[in-house]
Amino acid sequence: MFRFLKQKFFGARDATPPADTDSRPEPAGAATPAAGPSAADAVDPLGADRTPSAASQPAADVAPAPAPAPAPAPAPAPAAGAAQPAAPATDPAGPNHPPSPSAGPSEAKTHDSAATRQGWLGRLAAGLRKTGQSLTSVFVGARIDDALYEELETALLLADAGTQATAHLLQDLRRRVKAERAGDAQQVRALLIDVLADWLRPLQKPLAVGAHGDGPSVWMVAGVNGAGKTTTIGKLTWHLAQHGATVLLAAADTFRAAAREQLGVWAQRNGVDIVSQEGGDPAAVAFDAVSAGRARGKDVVIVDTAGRLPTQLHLMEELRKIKRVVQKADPSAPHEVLLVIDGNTGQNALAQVKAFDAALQLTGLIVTKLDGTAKGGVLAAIAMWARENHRDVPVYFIGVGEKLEDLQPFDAREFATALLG
Ligand SMILES: Nc1nc2c(ncn2[C@@H]2O[C@H](COP(=O)(O)OP(=O)(O)OP(=O)(O)O)[C@@H](O)[C@H]2O)c(=O)[nH]1
Repeated sequence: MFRFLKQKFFGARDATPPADTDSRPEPAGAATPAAGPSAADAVDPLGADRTPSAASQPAADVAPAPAPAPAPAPAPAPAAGAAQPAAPATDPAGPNHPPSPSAGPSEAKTHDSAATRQGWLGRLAAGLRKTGQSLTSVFVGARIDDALYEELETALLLADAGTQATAHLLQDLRRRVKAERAGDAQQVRALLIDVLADWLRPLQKPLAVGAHGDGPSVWMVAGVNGAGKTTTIGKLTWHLAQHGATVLLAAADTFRAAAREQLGVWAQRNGVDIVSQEGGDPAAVAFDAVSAGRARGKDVVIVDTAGRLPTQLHLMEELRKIKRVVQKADPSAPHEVLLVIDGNTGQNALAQVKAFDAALQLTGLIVTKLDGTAKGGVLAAIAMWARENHRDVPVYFIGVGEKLEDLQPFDAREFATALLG
């Protein structure tokens, strides 16, 4: 799931824990969030170690807050104006969000078990069914002839794989069919799984934690409105906590109270710190969060930003500013600039990748809502774009539902098999 490179993760456990293990130590905060945050991960009372006035300064380029005290206040009594919400009754992912991040220790322990993994593959296949159906139906009772390839071409284009990627995929498929002397349509289908898996493999990469010295890994998360940014951050936080990593969240959407509250709920449920500020400069919040993350020795700082369209130029400039200011707090940060895209939007998602990459130089993608869409082929189009433009922008995670376990690392072969298997 993640690639852990910090010294603290070595020894007792493998630096890169295998996905299918339940032998890892119990995470400090995540297993018992209902019992309240641990001292080390106490929910930030927002203001206990930062100065709101400093944070809210409309700084031209940087809003340096006083260095946060290394230890968080033991009793997080919410300060006036603090954005830390009291545990609200609503689920951060909406009323239909079945699992609770307050899942108990037993659920945490078994999360990555083989059975759970198997469950994920089932959900992946179910989630991708709409995209897969039109592709697999081509093979039913078909003969291996030009008509088959033409139908496949149509199905791939309808799945938003894009013209260039479709051409590459079919060319490779024809070559393999010939080389393997495939005799029936089901063999061709199996070969298409290989072709697609190979095509998508450059997008597959684990998300690293602790690759940059002693400070936290700083991840900045961007995307259009409603793509699933905050929910994804909540799920990532939960997964990180399951692996024993400490997290600090930054609610850099300073304008929408609901967005801050939503992130606050995830922070509270996962027992992690959050830096939040009503109004003011999002870049200042990000600066404070990175500073606090360093001072408190966190493993990961995740900066949630407000949704925006690439055509809203002033908001895109705001994102660039957040990135610049984060760099002032830690010259090596942000270590990841992640774009969350809604898989439902097909080719539009590709357009978002291009626009956000031009503005921010993305380092990775998270593709949500691949469930219930017929446009999951867009990953092939993204692979084409990355290849053509020599951009190393992996798809770190994909989401096929609203449950916590519906967000999982992208695996090219798993994806191709789920789609066409
Ligand atoms: N079906 C499905 N829904 C998802 C998935 N990921 C997120 N969602 C839902 O998408 C909706 C929007 O998610 P948010 O996390 O609020 O999106 P956001 O990008 O933070 O939104 P803004 O803050 O408005 O920009 C929520 O209802 C999520 O539960 C997914 O993989 N599948």
